[in-house]
Amino acid sequence: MAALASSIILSAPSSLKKSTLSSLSWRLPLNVSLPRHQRRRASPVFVVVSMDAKPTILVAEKLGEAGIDLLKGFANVDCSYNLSPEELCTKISLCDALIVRSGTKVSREVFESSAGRLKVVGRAGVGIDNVDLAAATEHGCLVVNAPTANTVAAAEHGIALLTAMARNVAQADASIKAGKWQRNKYVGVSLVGKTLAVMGFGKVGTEVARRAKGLGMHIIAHDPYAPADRAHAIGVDLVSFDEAISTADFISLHMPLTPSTSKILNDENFAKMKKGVRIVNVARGGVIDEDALVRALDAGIVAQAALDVFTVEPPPQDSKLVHHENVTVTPHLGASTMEAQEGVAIEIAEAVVGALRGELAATAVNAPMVPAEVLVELKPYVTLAEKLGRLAVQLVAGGSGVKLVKVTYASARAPDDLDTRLLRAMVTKGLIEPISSVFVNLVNADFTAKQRGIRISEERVILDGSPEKPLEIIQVQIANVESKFASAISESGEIKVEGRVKDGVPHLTKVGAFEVDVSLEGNLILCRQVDQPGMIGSVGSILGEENVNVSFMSVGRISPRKQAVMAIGVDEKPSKEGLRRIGEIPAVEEFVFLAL
Ligand SMILES: NC(=O)c1ccc[n+]([C@@H]2O[C@H](COP(=O)([O-])OP(=O)(O)OC[C@H]3O[C@@H](n4cnc5c(N)ncnc54)[C@H](O)[C@@H]3O)[C@@H](O)[C@H]2O)c1
Ligand SMILES: O=C(O)[C@H](O)COP(=O)(O)O
Repeated sequence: MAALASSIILSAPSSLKKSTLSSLSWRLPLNVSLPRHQRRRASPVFVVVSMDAKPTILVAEKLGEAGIDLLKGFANVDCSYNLSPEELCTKISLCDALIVRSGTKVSREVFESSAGRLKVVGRAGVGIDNVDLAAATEHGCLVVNAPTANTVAAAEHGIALLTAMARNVAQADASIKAGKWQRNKYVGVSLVGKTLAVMGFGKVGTEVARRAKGLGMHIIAHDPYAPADRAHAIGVDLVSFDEAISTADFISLHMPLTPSTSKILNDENFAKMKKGVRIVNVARGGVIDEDALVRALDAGIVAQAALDVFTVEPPPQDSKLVHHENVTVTPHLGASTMEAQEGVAIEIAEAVVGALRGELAATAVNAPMVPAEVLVELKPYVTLAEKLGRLAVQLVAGGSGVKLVKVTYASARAPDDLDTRLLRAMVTKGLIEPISSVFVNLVNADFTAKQRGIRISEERVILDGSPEKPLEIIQVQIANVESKFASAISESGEIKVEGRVKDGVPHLTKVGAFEVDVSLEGNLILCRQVDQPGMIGSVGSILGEENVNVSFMSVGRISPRKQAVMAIGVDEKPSKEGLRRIGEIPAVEEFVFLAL
């Protein structure tokens, strides 16, 4: 039997300066099948290995070779292009990850059909409007994109359309190929000195602005979320939506398609524009009401439009917009350069493989980011958070529904220097997984808790002292429940467990009002007894006879010879008979076995 540790009493946080409440959301661990040789590389915090087979990745749209090679080094890769929605739904139940571009609708049906196997959707590009993010999140599926590799290509295409439109390049080309020579018909307009309104001053919008400045244009931009100083730094003024559209000679669209940007250029807003305005769209077709644009073109409000994207792609053969003589079109080519496609393929392949390995994805779309360096620091606290959640919920007596949970973090760090989203997600995982068949990860933790009616609040306690460690204590409390181990109920009536990290190992340091110290590995026996000599020996010898290895043991007591709580870490679960014998030791008042 392992040596018994002596009782260690830790003092509670001595000086509480203030506490602040913060509300939250989350991140990811994955439950994927990894080949045995890859298991060692996977972070134990994030990957729960469930099968021996290599993961399968379905690539549903053409991806650069370098990306495919990268994927093949890790998984079975099924490149099946032009699948019908039904075929996609059939295939998906055999896939751990799916990679698409903008041409595949990843609908709720896809997630439902995957029956929980699909763990990552990789969008080889920026726009994720073709992926049902709510459904992905509800199914615990991480969505990652490749947000940077095609920025320059899209900006260059925007500039190409802008200049081609202003000089009627496409129309003149078609005319000359039709045997005509119409020099007077295709007189263009100059760009220099004209005002360009960049709508959406993100990555592509910024690059378009830079390039258009080089063409001598005056640039204004509208973006409710862009910082003004970033715009000023490149000589661009951020203005209101109305000012942008009403003063511009050219409007270039670079915002995502969201419910608030859908059909943002409509009859009402075309009416506010300068007569003869010219519009470029390399963002998403849906940000323009296309029927309204046809009307504005016919009315001469809009002189010309150059469009790379359409509400429905490909647009209907008889689309009035596409066939309008003042409209230049390309078939969603913004990202289609050799360089961008190679870059996007590598960017998405790395993101998907990383996510399948359980690494945190830097380009996660439906889960918060935790930078790698923060993660390294938080890792033992992440384990602590999950184990405290597991412990707390197993202390709840059957029949009491868990509804109100409070997680308290005591730290000397300032609130904005400690990202607790990951910790909260792991507490949620610990709380829910032992009592359900639901797989909880950072993507769906918030959703799952909400769905089960569990309200999780967070409190920060700011400690005095040096903020070297990210955290001193994590405390989990469950209110309005009965406990199967009455000593776990604190003076204020909640189940309360508290822990801290010591030498990189998570420890349980408090149960109810009792201070203990046991490392959270293996399983745990909590036992309340009358504090008297020989108790450790009595319990220890029963466990020894059962061949149960004790990893850690500590006793916390209120005062000598009164009640004490003994926390015993055990590698194996004692037999029913062994547990019965512990319960029958005369001084033992209550005890509970908890699987961690
Ligand atoms: N045609 C193509 O092949 C192609 C290629 C790349 C990107 N895109 C599209 O271009 C768009 C921009 O891509 P990005 O990489 O620059 O994205 P981004 O996220 O870097 O930038 C989008 C910007 O739009 C802003 N925005 C959000 N709502 C807005 C609103 N209501 N009004 C104004 N601005 C708003 C955001 O604050 C953000 O700054 C996306 O729709 C993307 O899908 C198309
Ligand atoms: O959002 C994007 O990244 C672009 O629209 C590119 O889409 P694509 O990958 O289908 O070319």
